[in-house]
Amino acid sequence: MSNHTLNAAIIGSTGYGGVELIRLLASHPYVNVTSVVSSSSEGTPIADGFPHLVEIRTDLLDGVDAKAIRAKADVVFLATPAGIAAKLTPELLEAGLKVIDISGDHRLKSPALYEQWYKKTPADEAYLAQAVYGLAEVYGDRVQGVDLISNPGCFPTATLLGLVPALAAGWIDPATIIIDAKSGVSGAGRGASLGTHYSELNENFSAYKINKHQHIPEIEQVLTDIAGKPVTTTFTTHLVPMTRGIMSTMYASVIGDRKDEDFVQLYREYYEGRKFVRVRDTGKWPKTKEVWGSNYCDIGFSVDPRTGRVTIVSVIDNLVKGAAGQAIQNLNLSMGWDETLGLNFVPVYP
Ligand SMILES: NC(=O)C1=CN([C@@H]2O[C@H](COP(=O)(O)OP(=O)(O)OC[C@H]3O[C@@H](n4cnc5c(N)ncnc54)[C@H](OP(=O)(O)O)[C@@H]3O)[C@@H](O)[C@H]2O)C=CC1
Ligand SMILES: CC(=O)N[C@@H](CCC(=O)OP(=O)(O)O)C(=O)O
Repeated sequence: MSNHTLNAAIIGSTGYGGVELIRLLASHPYVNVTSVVSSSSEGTPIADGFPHLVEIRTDLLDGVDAKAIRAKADVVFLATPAGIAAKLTPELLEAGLKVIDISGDHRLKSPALYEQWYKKTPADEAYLAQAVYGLAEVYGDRVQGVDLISNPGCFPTATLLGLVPALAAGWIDPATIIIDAKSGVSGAGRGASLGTHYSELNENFSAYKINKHQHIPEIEQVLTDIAGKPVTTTFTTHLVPMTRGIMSTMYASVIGDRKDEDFVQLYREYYEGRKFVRVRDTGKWPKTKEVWGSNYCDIGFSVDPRTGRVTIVSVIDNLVKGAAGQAIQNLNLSMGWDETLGLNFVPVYP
């Protein structure tokens, strides 16, 4: 157990994930953000672009230079677009930094799968093997002391926390799982695009990347690990005209005679002692606003005796539990600290 203070750098600090890391780490008792890094705005004050940080951060953005970052920091968060972490990680590790990658670059163990789904050059296989996938409530015990942590995707976090306990217990048939997921627009990052500008998004509701979403292999990788046999699934994402939040609604055939209350009990036992997963009482389903701005994942169930299927509803804030919050939770676990440090936020409501 180590309680010393850590200095942290954030590459991609001018994006939504990076700025959320700045917000959350400002309340962490053991972590100081000593370097905010930008590939395009080096030398300018970060508060120029983010006036909500005026007088909170008075520093200038640093450039992307592993040795210079190491001179200021012990740990670096990579909140960069796909393809960047794969390139930067070797030199950051070489410089002696602990690396927490929020992008998808180190999540898939197979480089061929990464290339197929992300259409980018994969990380070197040695780094993919070294990276520990930090789905905190499932694999958190593997993260302690690790130097390269791969933070799960936002949709996989909501989805897998909703499916893993039932799958691990053999209560659902993996071949029947269907996942219907919705995200707020901040999930697409800060860069403007046709699909995310106001008049395209407002009063609209659309499905996207059907059967082509890069989170499909990530979800299947974990379901396969938990089931102990290959699992494929249907996963459809939708864009909702709201800023934050993910809801993942999952359907599967139930094995055995199980009622709502059995699922509630099973999940409460699986997540016992883990503050950030809240299992709702029977007949109560979570809404995205009930986790907004927090690191919680809230889950509810309904078993339909007519169809023999269970419906599981799981919600997170994509920028917190789906990105920056879980990354900090993983840093806490990796340091042997209480996993809740710096993350004790009550959801913002209404
Ligand atoms: N938004 C979300 O809800 C989630 C996002 N993620 C993942 O986290 C990562 C960051 O996402 P998000 O913050 O939304 O994205 P943004 O597009 O908002 O930000 C990405 C940042 O990366 C920086 N960047 C771009 N190119 C480079 C480069 N070559 N070298 C270093 N930095 C670069 C940019 O800043 P600058 O030009 O200043 O360098 C930019 O601000 C992505 O991989 C995303 O898929 C994961 C989970 C959830
Ligand atoms: C709304 C929206 O567009 N969301 C993004 C989430 C991207 C993401 O989180 O990217 P990685 O996990 O792959 O790093 C998407 O669906 O692609």
